[in-house]
Amino acid sequence: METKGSPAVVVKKPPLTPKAIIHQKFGSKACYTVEEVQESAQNGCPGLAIQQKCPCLYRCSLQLPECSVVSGTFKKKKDAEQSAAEMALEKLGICPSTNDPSPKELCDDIIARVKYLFSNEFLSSVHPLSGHFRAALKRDGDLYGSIPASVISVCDSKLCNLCKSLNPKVESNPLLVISYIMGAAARLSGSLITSEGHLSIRRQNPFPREIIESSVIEESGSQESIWIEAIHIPSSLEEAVKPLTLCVSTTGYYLDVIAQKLGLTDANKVLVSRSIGKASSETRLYFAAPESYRLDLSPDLLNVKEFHIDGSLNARASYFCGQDVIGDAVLASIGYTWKSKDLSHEDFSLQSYYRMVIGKTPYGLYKLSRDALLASKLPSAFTTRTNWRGSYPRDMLCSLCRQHRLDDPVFSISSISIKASSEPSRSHKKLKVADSAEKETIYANGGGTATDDVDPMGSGSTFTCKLEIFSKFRGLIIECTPKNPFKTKYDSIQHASLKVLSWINSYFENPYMHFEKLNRLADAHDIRFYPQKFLSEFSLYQAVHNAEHGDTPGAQLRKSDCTNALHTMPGNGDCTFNIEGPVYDTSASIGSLFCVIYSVSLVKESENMKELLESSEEFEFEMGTEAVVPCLEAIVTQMSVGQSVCFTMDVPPRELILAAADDSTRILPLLYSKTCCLEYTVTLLQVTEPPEDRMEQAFFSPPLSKQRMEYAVQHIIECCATNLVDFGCGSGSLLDSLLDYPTALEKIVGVDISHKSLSRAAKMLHSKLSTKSDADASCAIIKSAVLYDGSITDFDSRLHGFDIGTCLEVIEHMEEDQACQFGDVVLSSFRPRILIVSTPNYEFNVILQKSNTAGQEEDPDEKTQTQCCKFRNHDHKFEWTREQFNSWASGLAERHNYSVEFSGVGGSADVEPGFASQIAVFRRGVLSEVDDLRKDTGLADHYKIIWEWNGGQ
Ligand SMILES: C[S@@+](CC[C@H](N)C(=O)[O-])C[C@H]1O[C@@H](n2cnc3c(N)ncnc32)[C@H](O)[C@@H]1O
Ligand SMILES: [Mg+2]
Repeated sequence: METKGSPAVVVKKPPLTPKAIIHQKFGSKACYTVEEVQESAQNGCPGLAIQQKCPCLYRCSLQLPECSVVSGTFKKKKDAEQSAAEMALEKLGICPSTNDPSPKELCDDIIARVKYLFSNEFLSSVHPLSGHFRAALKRDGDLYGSIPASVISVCDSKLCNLCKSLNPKVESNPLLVISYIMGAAARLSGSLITSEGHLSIRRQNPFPREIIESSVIEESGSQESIWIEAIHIPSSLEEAVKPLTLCVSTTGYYLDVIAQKLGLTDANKVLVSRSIGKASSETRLYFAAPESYRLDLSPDLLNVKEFHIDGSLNARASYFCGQDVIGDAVLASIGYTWKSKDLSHEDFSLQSYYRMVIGKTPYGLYKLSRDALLASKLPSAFTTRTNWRGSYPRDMLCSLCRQHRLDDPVFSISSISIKASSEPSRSHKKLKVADSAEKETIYANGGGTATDDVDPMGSGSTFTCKLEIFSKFRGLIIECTPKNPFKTKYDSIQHASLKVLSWINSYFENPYMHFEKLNRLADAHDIRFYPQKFLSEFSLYQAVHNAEHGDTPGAQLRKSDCTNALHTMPGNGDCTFNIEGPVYDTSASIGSLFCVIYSVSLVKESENMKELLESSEEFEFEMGTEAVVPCLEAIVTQMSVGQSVCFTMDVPPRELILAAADDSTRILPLLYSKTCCLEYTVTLLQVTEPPEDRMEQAFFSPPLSKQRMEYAVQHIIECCATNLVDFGCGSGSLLDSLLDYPTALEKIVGVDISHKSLSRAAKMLHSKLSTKSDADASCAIIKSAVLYDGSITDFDSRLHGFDIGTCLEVIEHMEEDQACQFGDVVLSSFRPRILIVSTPNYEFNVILQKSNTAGQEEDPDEKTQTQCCKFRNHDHKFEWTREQFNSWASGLAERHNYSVEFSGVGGSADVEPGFASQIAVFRRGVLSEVDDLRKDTGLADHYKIIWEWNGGQ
């Protein structure tokens, strides 16, 4: 059944890339050289006088025996390489689509490959398979020199790919390759022997002695056996997964040892799965080929039939490798590699097994990336790149798809130009979608990275991201189309990824959830899915889940469980912490980063047993995103830095504990007892307040910055200003917003010392002014816009006598004496008719940082609470109280013949502690002679024009 009648999308197998075709044709004879190229930046902002750092570009030259080509320049190395390969194909007249070999040619290639693998030449090569050939020479009797076909099928990717081209079903049934190999060997009956009833092949004539001697590796001297930890996964879900030890002697073949653990006499009846985990991993599942396993040993490869192995499916093992595993299985990390002739091996512990189990779920991926039982299963919100801890949602989603053998997710980004409606009132401004949205598709690793955003400057565009997940065979299975727009591509991708992860997570947490509920949740996450396809991709998890949870029903975290169990830490004099009932008001610290030391133990109080599971010296999380176990957010907001607390919680799903525990043998008996719980000991180390803008956004609606801008607009309209200078304009957010209001402004100017901010301002203004239509009567008709690089403590006569000057949230970024200097220069020399200056009201910090002040060390001296507050931003050199600001502004006004009025935004003048942003509005007194003298003398032009716009000319 498909949801909402949407047609299934059939995914066509992607054609070979140009590089892959070149590789097929020329192999190692194709030589790619990639060089970095610096090109002059195309910043889309004509006239910008600031040197732009441009991203590094790459050019690739490709050398082939018959020709050589050089690509154009690309942002990514791989694109340059593909382009060079494409140019070479064109030059050589090779048309990719007609390049497919015929089935007959493929059969011949398969036979030739098998022949080569059994050649003298191959024996001495370093190849994951040649080690098996050398080891097989240590086998006794009939087994001497005999190679299990399943080993060939998994160790030689070239052969695998040939079989895949001949029959795409190999992808879903990798063991089918064995039939092709056995068939090819049968065709080579003059030189190879295939043994009846066994899935093995050996040479008719043994390898010549000198070849054997030259191929063997120098034994390291020690004849000791290797002991390797592995895992036994019984087919029956009733039986527990257990560790086992493989003892491989230096004179034996490791696969024979595994065979014995599976109750077989030798490795020729063992089937081997594809590798699990990382591409380079040698972790595989080994299981017995069922007795019923009958191969069609037809030497006619074109007629090899698909076979099915009957027997009881090992759900857990099949879930890991994504192919049918029958009967008991051994999971081990052992094999030969491309790197050396030695056998490579690694212990595979029960902990590794459980890390693999949870690593296939969104909550597990997140937990593993944070390596902490304290981390939540998956945060509910992605706020900012700087505050997110652990793997990013997009990376987790890509990893999840790979784990489940799905295609990488496809992200389609739409950029939308947005402008606010033009009344300067405080009413809600509706987002208006201007003309058609631009679209772009990004494949999993192909963009939207932190540095790849198209519009980090805020040129007025926002982005939405559609996310699609395709299965390798079944087409589209999940589609997520969040409506809310984001400022950057990156954010839109991370948000969409987190939505999909959260939804899949709800399935993983409750795979028996009623379909209706899963569907409702999908709706809530802006997701459409294809239930049958989805379930066929993920349903094996039900069995694994069942096996792990069967005897701990409801072993999930419940909010109510933890607050009741909260108690003070015994024997810790410092800790007088207590909570009466659940308190979940964390809003005061939303966006803050909390850093804690913690340890988690598994305890059984009745028997005084306690096993430490994990501990960490430093663990950081963002408040308000549910990034940690539910009650911790509530608890830490009520703690002071340096305080400790101890609380207990129900045991989470067993696999999480086993994935965390180094030594499962000690904790297993505890874990199976119903009365144990998790005990957390947490010490609060540090609290870092959220950045100023986020704090303002969280507290004020509309955000304070917007309120400041609207305050300025009101004055601009009231005084009918035709020109404006914004002192310390930053990235031009005020200048940008002004353009959307019906003011009389004709000329706007910005001054700043930050080149980075000025570049952003230039790009944003350029894009906005060049697309603005004069016919739009609701907006200002700007004739001139200029950006200057200069310090506002210096005078520039070109900016003398403007109608209005603004200086919003700038002075506190200068040293106090400079702020005073600015005050004098602006009122004595620039002399705007009106000057608006805003700066934070320090007294208001106590409200913004309400919870965080508790996080600071209490000073028993008679310091007031206000004095304990930190500045709102680490870049602030000072923050003034109302009294300090009034005194500065009144003195200034008096000295320079201005009047001054005080006001503000955020909060109220009449309610303590006043406005959040305090504002002084200076008005010039009667013009004096000095004013005329200052006018455009050109003698004091300290500023450099960075960018200029004159009515589009
Ligand atoms: C917090 S930002 C405010 C930007 C802008 N006014 C706004 O409200 O969005 C402070 C700005 O002041 C600028 N600034 C600091 N000292 C300055 C100086 N002496 N001259 C010019 N700009 C300065 C900084 O470069 C920065 O862009
Ligand atoms: Mg500031």
